[in-house]
Amino acid sequence: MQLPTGFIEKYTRLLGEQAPAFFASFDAPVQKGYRVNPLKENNKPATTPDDGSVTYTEFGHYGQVNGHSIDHASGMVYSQEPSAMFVGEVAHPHPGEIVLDLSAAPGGKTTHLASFMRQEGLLVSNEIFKKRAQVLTENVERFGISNAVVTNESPERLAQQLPGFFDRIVVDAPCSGEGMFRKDPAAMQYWDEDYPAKCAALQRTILAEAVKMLKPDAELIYSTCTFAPEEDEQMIAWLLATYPQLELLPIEKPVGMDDGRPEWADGNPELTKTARLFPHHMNGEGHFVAKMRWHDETATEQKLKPVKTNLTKEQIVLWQDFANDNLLVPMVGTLLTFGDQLYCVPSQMADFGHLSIMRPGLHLGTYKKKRFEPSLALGLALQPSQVKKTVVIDDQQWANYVHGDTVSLATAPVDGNGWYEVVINDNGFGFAKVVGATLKNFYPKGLRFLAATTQNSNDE
Ligand SMILES: C[S@@+](CC[C@H](N)C(=O)[O-])C[C@H]1O[C@@H](n2cnc3c(N)ncnc32)[C@H](O)[C@@H]1O
Repeated sequence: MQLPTGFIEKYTRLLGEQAPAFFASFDAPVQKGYRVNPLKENNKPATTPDDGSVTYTEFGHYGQVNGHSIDHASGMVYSQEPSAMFVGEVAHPHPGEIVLDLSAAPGGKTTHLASFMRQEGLLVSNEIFKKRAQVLTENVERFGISNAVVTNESPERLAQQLPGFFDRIVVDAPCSGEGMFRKDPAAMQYWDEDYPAKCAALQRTILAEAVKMLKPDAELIYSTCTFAPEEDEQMIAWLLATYPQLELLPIEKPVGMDDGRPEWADGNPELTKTARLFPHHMNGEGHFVAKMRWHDETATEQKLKPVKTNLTKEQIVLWQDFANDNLLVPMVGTLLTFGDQLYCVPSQMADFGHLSIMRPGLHLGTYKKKRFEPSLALGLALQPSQVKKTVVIDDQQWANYVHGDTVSLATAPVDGNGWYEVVINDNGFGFAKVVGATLKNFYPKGLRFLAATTQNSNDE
């Protein structure tokens, strides 16, 4: 790979005798990986190859995900390059916490954080760019996360609305992306000698907002996918100098992972507590991670207004009828409609105020005149053991279903006509209506695709 000359000069100077191995790693094959989804009743992939476990997170595997496979479409796996998995592992939230993923799209860290939270507590996943926030929402839905709110905000506006609100904040910062050069050589076109300093200036503005949202004793996790000291050790040195309330916490590092380099910043030996993942030392593209605690004795925990339900009596009855007929578990949270869409907002969420919300919580469904129609998201979040009626489909029927076709069942289900959770490989795949021995298609039009096994596929 033809690396920029300035990049070669810089890392020759910084890495010394390690530099040739570092540069050689850019010509090695890209290391693909994925995490399995512990929120799903079955998290044993059917077709995704397992080329070994990523030892530093219980969910991580090497191997390539097929975007049109059942494993992927049912949210059982999430494609993520292995070194990025260390960020979620360091963050490691506990069930019940209030967590913010401040720059979350497309959702790698968010889905990992949700894996640890086990649907308990609140995860606010924010993305500043709308199109990316839409992709984030789709990934949150496919992963079956019920306790996430997706916002489309600037860090500044979020900090105005939710000061002192979070137990844990992850800032996976926009960066110069030097760790992406191997995976995406086009990323090199943005790079010049000044680019890391420009990115660092943006990162400082984001972090200055992030700290406003920390509760006393909360943790801040900062990460980048770049090797640039300006955005890594120097950013942590700046944080520690600017905010004496921040304590840098040690990160336990598996074999092959490097300590941060104090000599690349202000020489503070504390910086060895941060972690560097280099592609010539580990299987992965490269990352930097730091973890800090916010000690602010003067701060008092903010009490923010809760979200209030706004359903009409008729809407409550329609939802309850559906829930009584179909669900074996209660939906915990505040029921809220946006237009004719019904959501279950996680209980700990504060009033949305003027925030731009992409997903107020778990999408339960749509009110259509005097009917309620359950959503794909609900059927992806609920496990087959949590619903009363399921219809199990095979691989070919699934291929027809995601293509948008009506599916013929071998026999009519004994529970008769009505809503059923569609089940493939022991996981929920939305809800659909059964009429006789026919499964009507409720897979959203915008998501439909041609799977490899579709009968009318031209591929032989
Ligand atoms: C490294 S990516 C995040 C990757 C994501 N955490 C994941 O694991 O899938 C950085 C994100 O920061 C967003 N971003 C760009 N400018 C920003 C800003 N000024 N404030 C907050 N986020 C920003 C980008 O759109 C991008 O989605």
